[in-house]
Amino acid sequence: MLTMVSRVVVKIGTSSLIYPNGQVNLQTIDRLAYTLSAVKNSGCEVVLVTSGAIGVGLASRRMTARPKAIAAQQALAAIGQSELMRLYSERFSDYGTTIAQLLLTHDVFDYPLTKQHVLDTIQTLLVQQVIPVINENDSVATDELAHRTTFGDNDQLSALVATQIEADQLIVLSDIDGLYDKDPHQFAEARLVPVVTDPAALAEASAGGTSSRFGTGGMVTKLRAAKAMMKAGKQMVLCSGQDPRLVLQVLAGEQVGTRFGQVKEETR
Ligand SMILES: Nc1ncnc2c1ncn2[C@@H]1O[C@H](COP(=O)(O)OP(=O)(O)O)[C@@H](O)[C@H]1O
Ligand SMILES: N[C@@H](CCC(=O)OP(=O)(O)O)C(=O)O
Repeated sequence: MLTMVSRVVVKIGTSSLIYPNGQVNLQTIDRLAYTLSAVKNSGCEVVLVTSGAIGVGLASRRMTARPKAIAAQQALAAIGQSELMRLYSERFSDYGTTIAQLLLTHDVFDYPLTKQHVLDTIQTLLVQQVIPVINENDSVATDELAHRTTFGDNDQLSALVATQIEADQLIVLSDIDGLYDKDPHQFAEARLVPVVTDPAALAEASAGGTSSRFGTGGMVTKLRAAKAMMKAGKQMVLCSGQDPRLVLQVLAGEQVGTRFGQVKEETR
């Protein structure tokens, strides 16, 4: 694989990991493990931000609907997170890759000491060629806490991580293959936007919430993530998570999904 990207953050959403029938998509997890291991072996540092704790929790409790109560969702996340990591550990080890779990809240980066600890941990793992696997710490991250944490938004968490560790690129794998000029699940005439270079062009008005059964943020949180990356002078690519091997094409510089940000000369 030929890539000029030396450090990449890949974020995968619940709807790519869980089938609409509520079962875990093992093929996606396997292909993600293969792809990220291949990227790591090629010399590019990789961090995975994964959703799916609640989705896997629902599957393992054989529940079909997400409960409304925050505490019930947090309990499911606690059940699902360890199962999710078990699935990842198994698959990644098939490709000779060690992974490590970090559960974070947004406010960790607000405090210099906690921020430094997290950055040091990630840096040490990357030097050891271990792939950090990050999710929001769902059992503590709720709107009800006094500080700036939110429940259930890994799109912005992935951008925060990517900017803090100075990754060159953030790749967001979603149930949609890119940004459209309007929600394609509501408007048949919606058209894919291949490139966005101007953050001011990212009007949230055209971006709707999620239409998938298990996704949470929809396009609004993805656009906020894209803005954060562009503001930091970095790129974000939004593309389909149906087959995570697409990441190899993104890193090879092929036009896939929607690219947010300027193309750097050396990544062409
Ligand atoms: N302008 C838009 N372009 C693309 N998708 C949009 C847009 N507005 C709303 N959406 C919705 O956002 C969804 C993706 O968000 P979400 O369901 O949270 O996915 P994920 O679980 O992958 O994070 C799409 O399936 C689509 O229905
Ligand atoms: N942290 C939560 C999901 C948060 C989230 O942002 O979900 P998604 O919109 O599917 O990326 C979980 O693991 O279930």
